[in-house]
Amino acid sequence: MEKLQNYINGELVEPLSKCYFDNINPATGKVYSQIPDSDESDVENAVRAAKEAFPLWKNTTKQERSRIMVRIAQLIFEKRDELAAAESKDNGKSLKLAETVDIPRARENFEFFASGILHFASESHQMEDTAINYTLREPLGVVGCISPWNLPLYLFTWKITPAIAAGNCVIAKPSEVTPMTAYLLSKICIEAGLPKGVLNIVHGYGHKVGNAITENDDIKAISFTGGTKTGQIIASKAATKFKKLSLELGGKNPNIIFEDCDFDKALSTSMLSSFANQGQICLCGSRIFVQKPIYEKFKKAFIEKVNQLKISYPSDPDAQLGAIVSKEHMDKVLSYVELAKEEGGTILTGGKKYEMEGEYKDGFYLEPTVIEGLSYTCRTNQEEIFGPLVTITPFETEEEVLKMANSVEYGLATTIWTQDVTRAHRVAQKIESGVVWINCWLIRDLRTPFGGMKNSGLGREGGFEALRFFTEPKNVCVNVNI
Ligand SMILES: NC(=O)C1=CN([C@@H]2O[C@H](COP(=O)(O)OP(=O)(O)OC[C@H]3O[C@@H](n4cnc5c(N)ncnc54)[C@H](O)[C@@H]3O)[C@@H](O)[C@H]2O)C=CC1
Ligand SMILES: O=C(O)/C=C/C=C(\O)C(=O)O
Repeated sequence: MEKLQNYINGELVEPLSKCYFDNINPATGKVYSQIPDSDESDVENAVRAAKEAFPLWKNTTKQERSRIMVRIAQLIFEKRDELAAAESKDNGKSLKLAETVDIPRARENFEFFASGILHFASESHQMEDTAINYTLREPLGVVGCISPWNLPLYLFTWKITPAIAAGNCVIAKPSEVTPMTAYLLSKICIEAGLPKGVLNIVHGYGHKVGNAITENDDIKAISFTGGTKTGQIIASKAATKFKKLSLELGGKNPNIIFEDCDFDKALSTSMLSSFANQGQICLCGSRIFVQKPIYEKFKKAFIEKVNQLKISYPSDPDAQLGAIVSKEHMDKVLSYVELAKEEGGTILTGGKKYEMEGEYKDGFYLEPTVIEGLSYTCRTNQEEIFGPLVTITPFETEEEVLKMANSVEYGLATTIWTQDVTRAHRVAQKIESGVVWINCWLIRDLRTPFGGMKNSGLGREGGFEALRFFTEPKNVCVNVNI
């Protein structure tokens, strides 16, 4: 059985403990590879390599850093079929989604920041005829990137690309649930000639490897995407060491549908915002609010469409929903179905494990689920579920829907459906959310600030925000009056 390896100091190496744990294919429930069970000593080796590489990488021209990143992007493109197949197998997502979204975006992340660093400029402030201030931006040194399992290579590369473009050396940890494409990326980095120690990938559990990254004194910043609880642990540990933090955490996003919306567009996009990637995207609109005059019509049409969704094994070209990432996560989502029933909800469709046959009979499949009749304050409507489960709730007025939408601890993404341009902007201003989509969902311009308010995170990723995060500003004040 294939054993994945860490990527440290430019080489593929075993974990020092020589211990591994199982990697499970969620489509079949079967073990198919072995993941390094790395620990603090592997992280220390990686940090040593990164520290050694840093002076050279920092002084490598941005043009050369950019060229190497473009080579990596090109190799991702050339190996896109292998990468997409690996992502789909590791995560359970449909092969089509991996081919059309995950892997193209990983390539784009490299291309985007390879170009972004060439355009990155910093500020200057003139004080009439007294002085000129200019700001230098220098890489931080060694930084940590910790990523989740839902969009594995997509989010892993979203973090490491601005870091290395800005001249930092990186210790990166992919999720132990989906490590495969990060492993394949380490081979690509070797082939592309990325200098040793610039990127180090240490596989293993969060409480071991993630914790060692968070606690290591030589790691100056942490960029993390994942659950809010894990974000809290990281934030509390990093705070005592004054590390810079960028946290992309959970969401409980409202999808607000006003009566004057383009009905067909709102309906078809709501299918995606509810169930894309089996609902395992932090941007999914898991709370659908529909204005009363069109509530029954929307509900009926939505359920009809949900009932037509094809759940299948990930490599089925017609699959619209694949497998849930793990048994543990599937059980978590199912526990929320039970909770919703206890809280008085009616299951309009779904609510059960989806039974497959043959080699897929032990895989982790769930029916897409729609629930109505719940109070907006109940746990089902307040907690992040992160699966193919949405609630649907009627509302009468703009004020009422804003109150319900803003009632959660999260503030990541909102979608607003209306043809009234004034209302769209007014609601966008009043909603507590880092990202607002009007009459669309998940249109991504990588230059825009991306992240959440409230317990959805800290800081913003994307574009120059990310390059600012991974650099230290130093202001220089020049007296021009002598
Ligand atoms: N993108 C998102 O917003 C995501 C949200 N989630 C939410 O979080 C819930 C829990 O899922 P998990 O897989 O447990 O996510 P998680 O937040 O624990 O995992 C994300 C990453 O953090 C690492 N990690 C875990 N504990 C750590 C620690 N103590 N120190 C440093 N790193 C650590 C993990 O190994 C993984 O690489 C999900 O049910 C979902 O609600 C999960 C994944 C992605
Ligand atoms: O950057 C994007 O386009 C999407 C990001 C998604 C997440 O951060 C997530 O699902 O965790």
